[in-house]
Amino acid sequence: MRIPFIAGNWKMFKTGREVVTFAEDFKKLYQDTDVRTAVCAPYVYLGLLKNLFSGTKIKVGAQNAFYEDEGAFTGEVSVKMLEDLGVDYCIIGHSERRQYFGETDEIVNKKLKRLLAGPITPILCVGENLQQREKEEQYLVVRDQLIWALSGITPQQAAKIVIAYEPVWAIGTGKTATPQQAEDMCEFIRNAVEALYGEEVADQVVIQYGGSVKPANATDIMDMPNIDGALVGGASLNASDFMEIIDF
Ligand SMILES: O=C(CO)COP(=O)(O)O
Repeated sequence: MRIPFIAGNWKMFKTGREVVTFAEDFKKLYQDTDVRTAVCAPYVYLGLLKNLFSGTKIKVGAQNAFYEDEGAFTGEVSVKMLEDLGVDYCIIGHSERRQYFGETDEIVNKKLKRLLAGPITPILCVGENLQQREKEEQYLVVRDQLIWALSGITPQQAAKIVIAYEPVWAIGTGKTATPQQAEDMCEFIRNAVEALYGEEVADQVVIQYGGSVKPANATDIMDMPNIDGALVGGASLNASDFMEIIDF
C-alpha cells in the first residue's frame, strides 16, 4: 500500500519573513492527515523550516545537493551537510537544473547514489520537453532518463526513491497534462521500474506528477491508479492552496 505524498517545490521564492508567515499559516491549517507532506525550500531556509515544523508531521526537503561530501567546490552544498541538518527529502534532476545548470543524467546518477547511501529520500525528476512530446518521443526520453539515473542502484535502494514525472511543457505554464496523459506516463514509469527491479519494487515505488498542479485539478490527478502524489510548484507558495491540494 503506497502512502500518498504531496511535496511543495518553492524553487527560488520567498524571503525569510515570508517563510515564517507561511509556516505559521500552514501549521494552523495542517490537519493530521495520512498524506505525507514536505516543503522543498531554498537551502538558506532549511534550518529555519526544520525548527518551525518541529513537533509536526510536515517534512522538509532540499531542491538539489552535490554528491561529494566536502572539498573545494565553491557554492555547493553536500548531501552530508543536508543530512547533518536533518533534511528529509531532496529533489534531484529537476528539469530547471537540467536546462539552466547543465545537469546531465550522469550527474543525476551520482547525486542519487550519494543520497541513497544515507537517510534522505531522493525525489528523482524525469520528463520530456514540448518538442519531444510533439515528436512523440516522450516515452523514449523518460525511459532513457530513468535507465541512466538508476544505473548501479540496487533493488532495495530503488524501492526508496520517489519518482516525479514532470513534463517540462506543463511546468509553470498553467498547461496541465490531462490526468490520463499523466497516468499513462506514470504507468509507463512503474512498468520500467518493474522491468529493471521486479514487481515488488515497482509496487512500492512512489510516483508523483508535477506541472501546474492546483487545488482545482488535484483530485482528478490523484484519483489515477499509478499516481501516488504531486510535486507542486507555484501553488505550494500559498499555505491555503497547498493545504487544499493535500486535502485532495
Ligand atoms: O516544477 C514543478 C515542481 O517541481 C511544477 O511547477 P508548477 O506547479 O509551478 O507548474
